[in-house]
Amino acid sequence: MIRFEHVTKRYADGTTAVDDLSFEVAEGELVTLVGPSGCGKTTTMKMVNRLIEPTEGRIFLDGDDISAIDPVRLRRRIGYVIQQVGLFPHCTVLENTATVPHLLGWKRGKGRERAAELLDLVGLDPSVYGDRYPEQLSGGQRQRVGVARALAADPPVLLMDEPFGAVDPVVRERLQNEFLKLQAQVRKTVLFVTHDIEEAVRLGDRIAVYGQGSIEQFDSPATVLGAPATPYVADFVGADRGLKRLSVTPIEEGDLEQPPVVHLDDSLARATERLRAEGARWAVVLDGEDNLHGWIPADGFTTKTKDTVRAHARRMEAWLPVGAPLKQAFATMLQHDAGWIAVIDKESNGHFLGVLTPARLHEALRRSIDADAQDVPRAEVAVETVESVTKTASR
Ligand SMILES: Nc1ncnc2c1ncn2[C@@H]1O[C@H](COP(=O)(O)OP(=O)(O)OP(=O)(O)O)[C@@H](O)[C@H]1O
Repeated sequence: MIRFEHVTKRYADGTTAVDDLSFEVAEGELVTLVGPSGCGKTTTMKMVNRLIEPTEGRIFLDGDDISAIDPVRLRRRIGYVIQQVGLFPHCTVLENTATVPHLLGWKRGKGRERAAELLDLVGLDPSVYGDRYPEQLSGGQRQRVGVARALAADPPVLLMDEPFGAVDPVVRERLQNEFLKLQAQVRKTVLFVTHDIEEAVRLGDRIAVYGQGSIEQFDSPATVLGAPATPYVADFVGADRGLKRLSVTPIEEGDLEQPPVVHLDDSLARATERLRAEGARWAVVLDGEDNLHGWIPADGFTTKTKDTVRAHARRMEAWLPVGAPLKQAFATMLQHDAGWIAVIDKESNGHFLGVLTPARLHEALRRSIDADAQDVPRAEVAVETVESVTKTASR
C-alpha cells in the first residue's frame, strides 16, 4: 500500500534526515516508526503526504508514484493526526470533524451525519459533545476528535505523528486501547510515529526501529523484543525487554494446567474426600455448564457434611480470557497475590479452560522467545527469567 524505494531527504543546510530508506507497509497494516528524537521519523511521514519532498528515491501509494499526484488530491486519500491536534477553536466539535467532507464539497447534512457517526466511533457522544468548542474538552477528548476528523473522508491511509504524546500516561493507555479497537474495525493502512517503544510495541503490527536516518530493524513487536537485530536495537528496546515481551505474548490453551475440578451441586463430603486422596489443596468450582464459578479449599470440611459444594464455594476474583497478554496475567497474579489464574474461553459465557501458574507463564514466555529466535545464536538472546522479571517488577 505504501512503498518507499531508496528514499533520501537532505535539507538545505546539508542535514541528511533520511538516508536511502526502503520499506513497504501492507494494506490494513499498522506500522509504528520508533526511534530517538531527530532520527527522521517525522520527515519520513511527511514525505508520504508531500508536506516534504524527497531529495532522491520514490514513494508509491497503492502502486502510484506520489510525485505524479497533485498534493491536494493526494491528501484526500490520507488522514493526518498530529500531537497538537490543530482543531479550529471557533468551530464546534461536529464542525471540526466535518472539515474534510466540507472541503470535499459534500452536502452539509451528509458531512454532519458522517461526523456524528465518527464521533460515536471514537467514544464521544455527538449529542453531548457535538456542539461544544475544543476548549471545552479534555486533552484526551481533543485527541479523539483529531482521530475522528482524520477518518471523516474515509481515507485508506492514516498518518499519525505522536498523536497521544500530549496526554498523561493513563489517558494515553486508554486512547491506545480505543484506537486498537477502532483499527480492528476500520483496518486502515497506518504509519504511526512515536518515540516510545512501549507504545510502538502495543500498537504496531510491525515496528520500524530507526537509527540515524535509516531503519535498523523492521519486524513484529515480538521479534524486535525477542531477537533484536543489532546491539543498537537491543539497547533501544531496553534491558527490560523480557518484561515488555509479556505484553505481546498471548495466553494459549496449551499453556494451561488442569487442576482438580468440582461442580456446584456435587456433594461436599465426596469432593473433599477426592481432593484429599489426590493430595490437592483446592479445586476449581464450575457450574452445570462447565462455566467458571469459583474455587474451594480441600481443608476445613468434615467428610460427614451433608452440604453441597455450592454452600461453601468462593467466588473467583482473578480470571482472564484466553488470548489475553501474559503481562495482564502476571499483573493479575501480583494484584490478587494469587499463585494461579483461571483462564476462560472468551467466546462463550466463561467456559473454564484451565489455570495459568507462574511456572507455566515462564514456559509460555520461553516458547515465544524460542519461536522467534530460531536463527539467532542463543548467546545473543539474553532474556530475563520470570524470577528476574519478578525482581524488576517489585523494585
Ligand atoms: N526543515 C529542516 N531543515 C533542516 N533540518 C531539518 C529540518 N527538519 C528536520 N530537520 C532535521 O532532520 C533530522 C530529522 O528530523 P525529524 O523531524 O524527521 O526527526 P524525528 O525523528 O521526527 O524527531 P522527533 O521525535 O524529535 O520529532 C533532525 O536532525 C532535524 O534537526
